[in-house]
Amino acid sequence: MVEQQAARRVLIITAVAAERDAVLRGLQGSDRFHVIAAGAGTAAAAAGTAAALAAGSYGCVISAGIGGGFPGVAPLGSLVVASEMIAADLGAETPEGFRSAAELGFGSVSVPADRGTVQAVSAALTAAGLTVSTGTVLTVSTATGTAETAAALIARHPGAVAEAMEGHGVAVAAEALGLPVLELRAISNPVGPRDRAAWKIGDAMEALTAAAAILLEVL
Ligand SMILES: O=C(O)c1cccc(C(=O)CC[C@H]2O[C@@H](n3cnc4c(=O)[nH]cnc43)[C@H](O)[C@@H]2O)c1
Repeated sequence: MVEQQAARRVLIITAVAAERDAVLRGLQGSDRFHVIAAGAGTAAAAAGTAAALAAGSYGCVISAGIGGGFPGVAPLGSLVVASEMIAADLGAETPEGFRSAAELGFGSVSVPADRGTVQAVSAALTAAGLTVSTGTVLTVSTATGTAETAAALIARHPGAVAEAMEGHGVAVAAEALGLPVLELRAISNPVGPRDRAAWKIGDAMEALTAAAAILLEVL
């Protein structure tokens, strides 16, 4: 019975408090969900996830927050559910161009999301009338700020729909314990030339709240 309850508990990791609060608004006080703002970047995300998993029992882990959407794939205000989380800038520059840590023989840079949960969450979000894309979400240490970098990323990862800064870190920590992991992003800005004034953070936060309300029903 205790194990059954633990299996239904969901850990959600965001970067900043505003994202955590947007998720909490959608969850309407449910005590099955534990939402933590662990900080920006993969190190903070992985450490925060590992600490939470050491302190409690969960059946599923989600990296959630706002993110950049690749133009033509994930529009502003829409949602993205990752099929895999890739550490897109973990590697080395070489005279022949960027080589990933995997290509250099240092292990995988990708963690797959739990396929069944991705399908169930994507279907439920779509059924609720929300705009959803499913595909690879890239984890980067430096947010893309030029068209050249965006083009290079999409050339290396043709299935990419969005980028953010934490998903791979959360996923590595969850994978270490064999737990299913997801990444959910609400799109605040396009991946490309930086124009901070044009970011639609309010719209993205509203989409994140709407998505969290659906998680409550589907997980
Ligand atoms: O300025 C604000 O009001 C504000 C409110 C909430 C969140 C923020 C953030 O800057 C969150 C940082 C978080 O956002 C992700 N993110 C969003 N867009 C991108 C992107 O184009 N490339 C990479 N990361 C992006 C990322 O996960 C950051 O941790 C500001």
